[in-house]
Amino acid sequence: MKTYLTIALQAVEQAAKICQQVQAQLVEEDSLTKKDRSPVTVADFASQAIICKRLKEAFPEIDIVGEEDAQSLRQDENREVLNKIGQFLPDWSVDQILDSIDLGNGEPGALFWTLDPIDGTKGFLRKDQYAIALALLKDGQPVLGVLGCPNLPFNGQADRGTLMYAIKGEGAFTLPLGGGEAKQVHVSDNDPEDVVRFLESVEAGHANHSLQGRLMAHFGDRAKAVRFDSQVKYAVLARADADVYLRLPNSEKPDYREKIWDHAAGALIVQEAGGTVTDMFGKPLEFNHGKKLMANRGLVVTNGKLHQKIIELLNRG
Ligand SMILES: Nc1ncnc2c1ncn2[C@@H]1O[C@H](COP(=O)(O)OS(=O)(=O)O)[C@@H](OP(=O)(O)O)[C@H]1O
Ligand SMILES: [Mg+2]
Repeated sequence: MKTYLTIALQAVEQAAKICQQVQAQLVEEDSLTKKDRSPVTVADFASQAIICKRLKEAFPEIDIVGEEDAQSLRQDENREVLNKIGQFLPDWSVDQILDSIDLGNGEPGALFWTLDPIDGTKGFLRKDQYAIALALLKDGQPVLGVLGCPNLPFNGQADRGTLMYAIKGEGAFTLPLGGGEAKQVHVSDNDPEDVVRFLESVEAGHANHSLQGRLMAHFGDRAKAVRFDSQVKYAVLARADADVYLRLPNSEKPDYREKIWDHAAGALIVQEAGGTVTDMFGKPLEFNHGKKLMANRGLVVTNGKLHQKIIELLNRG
């Protein structure tokens, strides 16, 4: 598993660097007001290309299930986007870029990678939180997870991003993006009688803020809520900076099912840090139903001590 980890960390680090460069150069005020999504598109594709190329060089036999594919980029009208990607991957040919992105067109099987090249696209555009999320799944369970969080300060140092990783059965660890010593992380020790720090999505459409607010109200003044984009929420909880992450289904999108790449890495990291991850009914996540968590609805992620209480509050009828 150590070889998988080394390559996965290198790949995510490399992708994070490119994402930072794209964010610094392309996400300008005018593109934001024009609602131009091209910066995030450029970074998304470049990130997937880099990670897929690295993984396939090292592990040619393992499929990669990535969020993106190059189909739209192959059309002439998107030539400009492709050229922009090329600016950030200067030694790559156009075909190399397209083919590397499409290495992520694999299918879930007994052993496969799943990749979200930029999770939290809205956060990326706001120059706020986003994550590069990579997980290895074996027999329907994440066994290795890496989260690159370029805008999440490491140890309070605003100029350093955060990397987190976990191997099943071996704990969860953090180190600064760009290198440094890895330190084990543990979830908080807070119980239902303490202050409870809740995490939820920034985007109202990705969760049910009103239901989550009602649940938090049960804890009165002891409830503190923070909104973060992306799987950064899992990283924050794993390092004990929060106690509960709620992701209840949005009532306007009752048929939405969570994507595996949005949760595999983060869920393993929280579990290995001592926390608990289930759906809103207390059922463990099942990663063996293709690209979506078809057997689960909503998510409840806690430090463990708060889990039963939250599930009870949600399901008391
Ligand atoms: N309806 C609905 N319900 C739940 N989740 C959804 C929904 N729609 C989208 N998505 C996925 O949410 C991913 C973004 O993560 P977050 O919601 O945690 O962050 S944020 O609210 O966007 O800030 C986002 O991932 P990215 O597309 O990689 O950013 C989506 O896969
Ligand atoms: Mg995502």
